[in-house]
Amino acid sequence: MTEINRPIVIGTRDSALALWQTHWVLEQLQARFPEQRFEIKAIKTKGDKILDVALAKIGDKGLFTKELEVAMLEGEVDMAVHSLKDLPTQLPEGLTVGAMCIREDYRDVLIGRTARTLAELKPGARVGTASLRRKSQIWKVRPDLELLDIRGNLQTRMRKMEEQDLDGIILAAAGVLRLGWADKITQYIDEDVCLPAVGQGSVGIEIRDGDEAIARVVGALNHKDTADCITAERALMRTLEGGCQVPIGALGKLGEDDSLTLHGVVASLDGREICRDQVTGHRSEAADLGHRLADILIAKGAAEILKAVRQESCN
Ligand SMILES: NCc1[nH]cc(CCC(=O)O)c1CC(=O)O
Repeated sequence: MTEINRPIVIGTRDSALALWQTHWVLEQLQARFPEQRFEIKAIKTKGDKILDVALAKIGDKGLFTKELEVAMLEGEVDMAVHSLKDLPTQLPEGLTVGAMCIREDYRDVLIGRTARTLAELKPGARVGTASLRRKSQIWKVRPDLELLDIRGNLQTRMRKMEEQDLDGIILAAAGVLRLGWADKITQYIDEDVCLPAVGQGSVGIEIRDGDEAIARVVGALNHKDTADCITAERALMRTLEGGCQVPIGALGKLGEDDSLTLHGVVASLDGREICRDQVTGHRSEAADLGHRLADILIAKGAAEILKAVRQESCN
């Protein structure tokens, strides 16, 4: 079946991970629409060009998505493939999420050089990680570790680990597995220790709002279980952020009788305070669960953390 009488253009960043994910999307779409022609167009984004500044300092909101979004609004590409966790909760006017694809392993992993697990790292070991979310949660179990900012795409981070002689780095399992580096992983970090980023492990496809033909094609890749969980996670994030960057971890998990449990954590900017809780409800009220958990976290102490975050990073 040919859906559209021209090639559909799939937009992507040009990092190895983005290209892997985009080729995966292309294969999945081609299998469902064998007669339709698809093309890939790779675009360099600001996030790919700035490699040396700690992400927390420049703020990563939209850093990896903006150029692609402009290309979509100008009709140069028909969709943009992202790691869903890099896609802001508030999209520019005229754009929407067309699919949340089936989730890969959502956990963070340790790639250890001098030890295999967090517990086995020597006192004061130096470990690379790019996110406050990871730092604050890891400090909770290993306050002695020296957690260093390490930026760049996955290849760059692996190289920096060697160059800077770090004891290990923490990355998302999904990216490492997609690049075929499963054998480098020395520990899958349990979600009880470290909640992942909102949307971690899922590929999100952004499309033009109101482009019905593209929405039908892309919608074929939406994975309902993944989408319900991540809808709850994104609602939590959107409520807590109020438009600025906050270190948040979240994980939605489906249970019996269509229940959905949403776990969430908010961390202070110095990473030394965290606030964590969970709510359970019916999966059909995923967004509402996100709002409820936000209220609970705020009542538990997240309000103080958020106030400080807004003073420092939101303007
Ligand atoms: N922030 C960069 C980024 N965006 C998506 C992934 C991995 C894939 C995923 O989490 O879905 C990564 C690398 C990492 O955090 O280790």
